[in-house]
Amino acid sequence: MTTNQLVQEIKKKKSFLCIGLDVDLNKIPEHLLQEEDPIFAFNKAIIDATHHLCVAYKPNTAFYEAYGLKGWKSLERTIHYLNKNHPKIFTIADAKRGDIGNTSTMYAKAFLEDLAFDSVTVAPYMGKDSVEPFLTFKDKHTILLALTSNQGAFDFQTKTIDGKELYKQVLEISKTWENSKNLMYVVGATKAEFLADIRQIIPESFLLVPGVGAQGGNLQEVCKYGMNSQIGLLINSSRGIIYASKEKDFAEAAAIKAEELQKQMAVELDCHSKS
Ligand SMILES: O=c1ccn([C@@H]2O[C@H](COP(=O)(O)O)[C@@H](O)[C@H]2O)c(=O)[nH]1
Repeated sequence: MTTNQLVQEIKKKKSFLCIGLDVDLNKIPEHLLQEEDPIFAFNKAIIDATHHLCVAYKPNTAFYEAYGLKGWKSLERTIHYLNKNHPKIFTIADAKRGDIGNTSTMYAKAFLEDLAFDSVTVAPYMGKDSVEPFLTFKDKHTILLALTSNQGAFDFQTKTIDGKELYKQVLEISKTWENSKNLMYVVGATKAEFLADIRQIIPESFLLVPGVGAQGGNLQEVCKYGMNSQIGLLINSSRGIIYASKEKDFAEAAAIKAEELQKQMAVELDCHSKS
């Protein structure tokens, strides 16, 4: 999917919501555990109930890898279901990969070719040659961790090295890499006060912003400092949506939570178009 197509979908749906599909078998309704593939059954019900309210889905691969081969099969079924039934929805494999170039090429093939996600999250720590293999795929996107939502982001990412914070160096240096037009960046919603500085460095890029909902990030603050002329934001909520209920009504309850966020986003988009 191209960035332009993503922007069109955001405008059409009045939403820049990304729903995180982080399926934990201990948290899903008990009746689903009788299904042959409980994870896929859960995801399918959530997708069927929420696809009109969001523009992206983000399975975090840890929640699938934790269940071995069965989990990987559930991930494969989920992405196939999305690509077949909702090809205009942007898909993110939140896998946080990155290794020496030769190995990164294989990670990129796994997520962007074999599973056919639109994008994959990548850690920048190993540098240019570990990220560039992901950037070679046409109309696919590499979402680089810039400033993450967790407390540990202050351990390294905000430390000043050679007169500049590390996360700013990640943003600046990554812009010089080959095919950098295929880059997006992760910035935590809990770090909204950093967004004005971030937008000085990468005014045009899309940001994946996790941390609204369970982690307490504020949607309005993120929009105030992070929105650009092409919207430029995908705001993710996982637990706050998919675990709204553990009963038979779980999918409807998820849709209600998703709609609450979508309505706030519609207001932000409306204000933005008038400004
Ligand atoms: O900085 C980051 C990067 C990734 N994540 C991931 O996003 C979701 C957030 O889930 P919630 O349940 O809405 O808190 C999850 O998959 C994280 O691993 C992040 O939170 N922060």
